[in-house]
Amino acid sequence: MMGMFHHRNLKLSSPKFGPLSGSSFGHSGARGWGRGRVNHGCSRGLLCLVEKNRRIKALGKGSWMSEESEEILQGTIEKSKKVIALQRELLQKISERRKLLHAIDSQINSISDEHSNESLLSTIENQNGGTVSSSYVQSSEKEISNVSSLATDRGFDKGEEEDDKLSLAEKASATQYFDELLNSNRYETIAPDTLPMEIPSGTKTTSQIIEILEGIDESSFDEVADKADNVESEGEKPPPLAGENAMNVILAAVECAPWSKTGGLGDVAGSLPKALAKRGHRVMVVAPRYSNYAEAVEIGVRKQYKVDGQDMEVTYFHAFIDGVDFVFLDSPNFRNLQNNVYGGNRMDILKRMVLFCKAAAEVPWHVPCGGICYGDGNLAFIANDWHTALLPVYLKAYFRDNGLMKYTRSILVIHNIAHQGRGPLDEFRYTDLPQHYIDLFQLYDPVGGEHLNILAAGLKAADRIVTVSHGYAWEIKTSEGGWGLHGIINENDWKLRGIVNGIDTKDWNPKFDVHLKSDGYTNYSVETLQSGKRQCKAALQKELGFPVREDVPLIGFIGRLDHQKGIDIIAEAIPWMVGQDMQLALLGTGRPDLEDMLKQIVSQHNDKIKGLIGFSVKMAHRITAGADILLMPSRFEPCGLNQLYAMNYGTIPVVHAVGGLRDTVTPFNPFEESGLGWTFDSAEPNKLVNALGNCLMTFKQFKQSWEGIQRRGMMQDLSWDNAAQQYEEVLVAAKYQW
Ligand SMILES: Nc1ncnc2c1ncn2[C@@H]1O[C@H](COP(=O)(O)OP(=O)(O)O[C@H]2O[C@H](CO)[C@@H](O)[C@H](O)[C@H]2O)[C@@H](O)[C@H]1O
Repeated sequence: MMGMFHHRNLKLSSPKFGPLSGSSFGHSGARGWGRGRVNHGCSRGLLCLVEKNRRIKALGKGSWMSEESEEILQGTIEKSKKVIALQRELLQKISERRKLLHAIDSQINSISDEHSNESLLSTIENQNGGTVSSSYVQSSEKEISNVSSLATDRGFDKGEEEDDKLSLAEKASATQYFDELLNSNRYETIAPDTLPMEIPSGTKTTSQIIEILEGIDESSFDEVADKADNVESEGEKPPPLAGENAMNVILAAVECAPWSKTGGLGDVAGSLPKALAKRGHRVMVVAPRYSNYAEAVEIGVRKQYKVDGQDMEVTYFHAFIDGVDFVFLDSPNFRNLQNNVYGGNRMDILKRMVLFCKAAAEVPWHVPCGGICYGDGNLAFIANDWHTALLPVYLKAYFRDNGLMKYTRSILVIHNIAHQGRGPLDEFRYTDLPQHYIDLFQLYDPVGGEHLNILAAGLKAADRIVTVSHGYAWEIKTSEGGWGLHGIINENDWKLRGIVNGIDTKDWNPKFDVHLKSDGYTNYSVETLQSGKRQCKAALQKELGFPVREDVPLIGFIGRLDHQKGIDIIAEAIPWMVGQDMQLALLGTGRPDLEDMLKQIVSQHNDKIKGLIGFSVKMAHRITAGADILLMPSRFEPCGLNQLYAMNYGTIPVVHAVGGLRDTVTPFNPFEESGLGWTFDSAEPNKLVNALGNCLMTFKQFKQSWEGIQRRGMMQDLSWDNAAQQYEEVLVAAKYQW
């Protein structure tokens, strides 16, 4: 194990340089809309255009229409599209604010439940000058201070008079946001004074404009706003609020679902921030922009960073979704890597990471979100894996060492310590750091010899380290699990914490899963588990070309095809498996030799085994829903998300008890009717066979026990709320650490 220092799609321990990337860095270009100037020659700006358009429409698009009118119409439509985008963003913000108010309300309600409705209401009403019930203040001072500090932070306050201020503040901030966008050079032809300044009436006015131009009526916008509310109303209880612990948080990652994803890192970057935002933190995700993302709008800021002596320009795109600012960094270095995030040779990758980390470190100063930059006070970065491990180092070397960003903290999350960004020492020069910083990077071990280790430097420079389960936090301190970094991990044990990942309960929820809405699949919940799962299983069997049989156990595997995930262990167990009455569906992509192995297995046992080589989010969801059992014989697994998804879908995991798999899958105990799946204690085919054998027997002979395991799995709270609270504790610990 120690000999294999793999990196995602590259081995930095190898002295050989890989082939040149071959990526053309083709310029995908900025969005076309909003760039062309329309010379409408009218001081009334957009309304004038609307008026013209209305006239044109009224007369019909006859042959009388001049080229100029055509051009104006086109320009108008382009403008209106921008307004729609802005409108959507505003509605989203309004809806988020509403949710936050709702959360504050529920917190107030829960306090009042404990301390009698009357006393709390009078307490809150009296905060504008009346007498405060002293008994209440004494008994629940903390809760009140939490609620009020958050309310103030967000521009909300209590009392009727203050409510007025709130809406003014809200309106002002929305107006400012609108102004900010409209005044940027992308909107130079729209006069700001023609745009809505008040949220409710503004919504109407703009809706009317849009209605004329696009045939979209106002209800569509209400729909957008309601949609976000619905998610909450469909049974999701808002988590407790961070209150006085609310911080500005910037999570930097090189993949972020749904825009870019090769594995679990993408899932975490796409969902943890939303859970932190739900608690009241101001949260941004920074990720590279690998292709055009429909939701993200260019904000018009340009910055240059030196990479290997060359100036590289970075532009910024922004989207506000589910309470989170998603900021995508655009540069020729990142373009066209949508399906090859870790593609290119070692130098290409290193340069990309240097550029990304340099730019990400300055995002809080350069990128106004909702009109206001995050700033560097009360701020913490969350970096992820070796790709962003330079971020804590840059924060220290460029800023903190020079008396800047003194109140900014960094947390480095280890999703997989096997990937470290190793290379020859002379590559240090690409990092653009003062020479004495080489000490952080320099590492010797018997396998890699003297080398440059980016993850090692990040671990030393970060204020806190998190890894994605308790089990893995222990394992990385051992020589077997630390992949050469166990010494550094042990030295920094005081700042290490294990936090088990959560899951996105919107995307990975059998009740709402969009991939189960067609082709014979169906959404289901714990109440409709048996019928729903039966239908999904039949649909999956049909889609994969298996005989449609309810009584045969359908086993799934989803994962990267590499040493970690143990697909070769499954391969060794195949002779036994095909002797059973079972069906096996394998989905994965990765190492070419393992892909070939998978193809061979499938061709030999096509009646019982189907294999899908490639990356398909849809099929990952469908296998998770349609299979009875999910197999995860991972040699090591920092957390593992697939077993969590499986349990949420009533699919029973059979896993090697390691890392996060051991933390999350408690073994089935038939005497107590407890547990969530089957585990085996070492990554060997005979152990897998033993555990899977017991599982298959239970499936066939003990239906009640089976259903019990399914239900227990589905009824767990696997959401990010728990994890977000623990991340918050780490953020706060970092904040007060000097
Ligand atoms: N071929 C395919 N097609 C479609 N989807 C596919 C796929 N192969 C994998 N996936 C998806 O990618 C994700 C994989 O997540 P994991 O947590 O299992 O693994 P990964 O090893 O990438 O992540 C690392 O980081 C995460 C996050 O911290 C840790 O849980 C984990 O232990 C650690 O190794 C899942 O959403 C899965 O459905």
